[in-house]
Amino acid sequence: MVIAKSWKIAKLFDGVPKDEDLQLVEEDLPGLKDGEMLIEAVYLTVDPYMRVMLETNGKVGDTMMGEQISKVIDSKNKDYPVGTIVRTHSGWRNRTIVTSEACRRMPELGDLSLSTALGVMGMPGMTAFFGFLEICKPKEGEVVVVSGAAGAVGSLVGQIAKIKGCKVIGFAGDEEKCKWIKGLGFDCVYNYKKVTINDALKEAAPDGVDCYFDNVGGEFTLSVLQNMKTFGRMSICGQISQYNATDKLKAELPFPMILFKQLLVQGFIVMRWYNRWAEGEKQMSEWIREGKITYKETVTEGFENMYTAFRGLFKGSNTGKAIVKC
Ligand SMILES: NC(=O)C1=CN([C@@H]2O[C@H](COP(=O)(O)OP(=O)(O)OC[C@H]3O[C@@H](n4cnc5c(N)ncnc54)[C@H](OP(=O)(O)O)[C@@H]3O)[C@@H](O)[C@H]2O)C=CC1
Ligand SMILES: CCCCCCC/C=C/C=O
Repeated sequence: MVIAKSWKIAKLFDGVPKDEDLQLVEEDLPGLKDGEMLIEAVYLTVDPYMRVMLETNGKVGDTMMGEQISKVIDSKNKDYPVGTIVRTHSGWRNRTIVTSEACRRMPELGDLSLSTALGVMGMPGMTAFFGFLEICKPKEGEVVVVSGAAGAVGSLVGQIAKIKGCKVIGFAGDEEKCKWIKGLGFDCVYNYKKVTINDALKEAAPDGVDCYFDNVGGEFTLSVLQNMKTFGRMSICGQISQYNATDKLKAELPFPMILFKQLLVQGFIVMRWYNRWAEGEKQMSEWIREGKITYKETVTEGFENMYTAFRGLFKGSNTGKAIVKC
């Protein structure tokens, strides 16, 4: 018998995730059938979307959702011998029995760590690449604002905007994070907890903002909206400031502003470009090799610490991509 651990929903999230909402449980796995493999997680990811999706689609007893990079440790599938590395959506589990249908294509990582398939070379990297370029369509010399700018997605968006010749203004939640993104080439950086967003934008973008990549939503985004230029583009990627809010933001609908400034405001889910991910992976890996894109990971050791790493996303504990190493 093989013992597997998993994180299960004990209580649906309501507000900030609490100790009692998830439970770490153990189960015995049966023997393998023909075509099956036993995989063991090497790296797992914690992402803000897990908070939202489980609130809408989850139920008590479900395993927390999510991707992992795993190693085949036993196999009855000749195409996946022991030692093969796979990427699956097995959720928060350390060991899982899967078939080949569960395995998603791995990106070409070269000498990059396997963990990057969950970060810069994975879903967050593709979010930055497609979500920024396809929606904002930045032009050289334009002014780009990024919120959540020291996170997995935001830190990459700012660097892509620099590659495209833009002036980049980034907002992050502490001085260390601001120092890091300044070092990445962001032109102006602000600790959003210490400034008035409107004042910061009047200083850094006196003529207005062409492109806004929104990771946080809420009051922050309403302030940026006030500072958009005519024909500005807003890529609505995430709304993390609202995910745990029990008292959701109530504001006047900003449609008159959107109308008279002729703004494009578009939300997206990165999977809509899934058939083009190979293109994004190729470009990101070239930029990394050329030294134009730098990435950071905040790695939490131990499967039993997954929930701590997840809750850290909402407290700003991570710089760059939050990863859990088993
Ligand atoms: N549309 C899509 O397809 C996708 C959307 N997303 C979204 O993109 C955003 C960024 O994701 P990702 O880069 O993975 O996460 P991050 O790596 O940016 O981690 C979350 C960060 O958000 C910041 N944060 C937390 N709470 C708040 C708050 N109340 N107000 C402002 N900032 C806050 C913290 O940084 P700080 O210290 O700066 O506050 C924290 O470190 C998220 O909103 C996510 O939901 C992600 C992937 C795909
Ligand atoms: C590979 C996992 C796909 C998850 C899609 C994430 C969409 C995120 C929305 C907001 O955070």
